[in-house]
Amino acid sequence: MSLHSMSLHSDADESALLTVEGAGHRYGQQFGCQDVSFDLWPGEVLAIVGESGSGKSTLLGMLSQRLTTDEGTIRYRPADSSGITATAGAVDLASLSERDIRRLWRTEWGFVHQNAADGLRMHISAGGNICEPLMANGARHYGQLRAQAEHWLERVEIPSHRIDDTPATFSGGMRQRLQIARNLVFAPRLVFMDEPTSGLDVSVQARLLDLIRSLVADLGLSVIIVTHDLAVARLISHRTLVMKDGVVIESGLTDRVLDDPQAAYTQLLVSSILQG
Ligand SMILES: Nc1ncnc2c1ncn2[C@@H]1O[C@H](COP(=O)(O)OP(=O)(O)OP(=O)(O)O)[C@@H](O)[C@H]1O
Repeated sequence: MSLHSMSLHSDADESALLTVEGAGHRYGQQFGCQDVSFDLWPGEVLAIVGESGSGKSTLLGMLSQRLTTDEGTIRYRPADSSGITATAGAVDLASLSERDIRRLWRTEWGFVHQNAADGLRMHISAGGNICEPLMANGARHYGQLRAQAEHWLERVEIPSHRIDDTPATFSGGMRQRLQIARNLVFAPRLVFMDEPTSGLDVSVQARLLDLIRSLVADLGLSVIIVTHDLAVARLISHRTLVMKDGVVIESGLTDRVLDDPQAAYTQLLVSSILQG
């Protein structure tokens, strides 16, 4: 079964992890993004694509609560164990305290930055980078932490003998793989990714994309990934939102959006890529 034909929400009892309705963020009088609506399902990978300045980063910032939601609502369904009181299973993120949001970051959400240095502690060891999120959740047993770190280094294809080296000594691709390990080690439910492969050599990008794709599928993660690269969206996402001037102008299953774009702008975007 292909990634795109997988049934993502066949279980009738399963509800959306994230429900976005008419959401927007303003910079002063100007909207950075507006009137955005979509559902994100458990295990679903959603790509946000568009040209520079189309509002992708603003939307990701708003969804991940780094920017305010100035219109509309973003509702999230926390894990039963979260301790967050949710009405009908979901909670309006704007109503949560900073403490609750911090708890979500510690236990349920990950963020993979474009620049690995923004998501890593560059001067602590690779093992320390992986163990820190576990320790923030109370893990203390040295032997178990070290075993987890070794396991995750292997999973992201970093030789485990590099465990005591700092990421400052790693290549760009290795740093990005370490950032991914640091974000996945505590088994989050939702991971935001901001252009995680750009800035790397093409061959390194391809390997990293393959790795992200297999980890996401193995762990059943929900992912929202911003990319200006339609090939990235094609490779790893089930569904794609196309943005222009701060609004979503087209959305649908990725294969449909890229093979049979309906909006003139998407047609232009796809054909400009094809012409290379
Ligand atoms: N801090 C800010 N203050 C004012 N306006 C901003 C700010 N950040 C972004 N904008 C504006 O919001 C709009 C959307 O920008 P955004 O950075 O979200 O686009 P993007 O699609 O992520 O672009 P890129 O791919 O270049 O990162 C643009 O018109 C931009 O000028």
